Amino acid sequence: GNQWGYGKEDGPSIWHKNFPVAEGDRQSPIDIIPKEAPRDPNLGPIVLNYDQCTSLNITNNGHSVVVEFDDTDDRSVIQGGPLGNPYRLKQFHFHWGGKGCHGSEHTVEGMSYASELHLVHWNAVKYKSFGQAAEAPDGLAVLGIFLDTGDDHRWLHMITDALYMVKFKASVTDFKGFNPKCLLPSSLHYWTYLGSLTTPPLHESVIWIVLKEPIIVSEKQLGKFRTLLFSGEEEDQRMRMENNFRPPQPLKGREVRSSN
Ligand SMILES: COc1cccc(N2C=Cc3cc(S(N)(=O)=O)sc3S2(=O)=O)c1
Ligand SMILES: [Zn+2]
Repeated sequence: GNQWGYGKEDGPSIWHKNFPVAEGDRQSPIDIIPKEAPRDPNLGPIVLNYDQCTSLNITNNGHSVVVEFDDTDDRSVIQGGPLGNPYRLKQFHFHWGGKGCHGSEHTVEGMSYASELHLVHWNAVKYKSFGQAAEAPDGLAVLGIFLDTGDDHRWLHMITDALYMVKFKASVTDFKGFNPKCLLPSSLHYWTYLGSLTTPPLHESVIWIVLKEPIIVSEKQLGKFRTLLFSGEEEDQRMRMENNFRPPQPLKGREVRSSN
């Protein structure tokens, strides 16, 4: 497919050449301005049922590190909040910066966090496949969680300890029994708005739910993400995987709402 990346030659500022929707009306990420995101009393709490979740593997797809789930039934779903149906967990992945520079995708009043975790879910009630849902305006629900730096996160080591196995693009290894509930902050208060995938194909198919409270991870844990490579084992150019984030996109009149 179309080669894209985060460098000068293939990065976010030129994605529109192969993916014209990059200049669309509901692109993500965005800069969230809390005082311009009114509380909506109709927005109930989001409910996460991850207890029966079945992680399958962890892979380096050349853009991020991804943990994939068995989505053949409704074992792990997100529902409530702005969602009209339960959405099935498909995968989660991260975006991060370089040493000492921040790498979240959404920003809050211009402030970016060190990293951002995305839990990707799809509307299996309305659509027959993930691929079909990924192209529908209400097909996906992505839960965004900010990562800030501080003490070690007590469970993140389960992921960072596996990263050496997926150093190169297209590497994959078993990763069973991981429950992403351990990566949630204490509060599920959120902002929500209609947006898109933040990487090509940039489909405008995402109901975004961004948690207000970050989780805390250590610089050391984040540093392990930077030992991953964008490049494959056979490529001679070794390119460290870092700064794999898209900058905020124009709001174009969209409303951002806040949970109670
Ligand atoms: C046919 O559509 C497909 C098929 C297979 C995978 C994808 N995806 C590509 C990018 C992408 C970016 C996401 S982010 N950073 O906004 O959370 S989530 C996501 S994806 O849906 O996994 C789309
Ligand atoms: Zn993402």
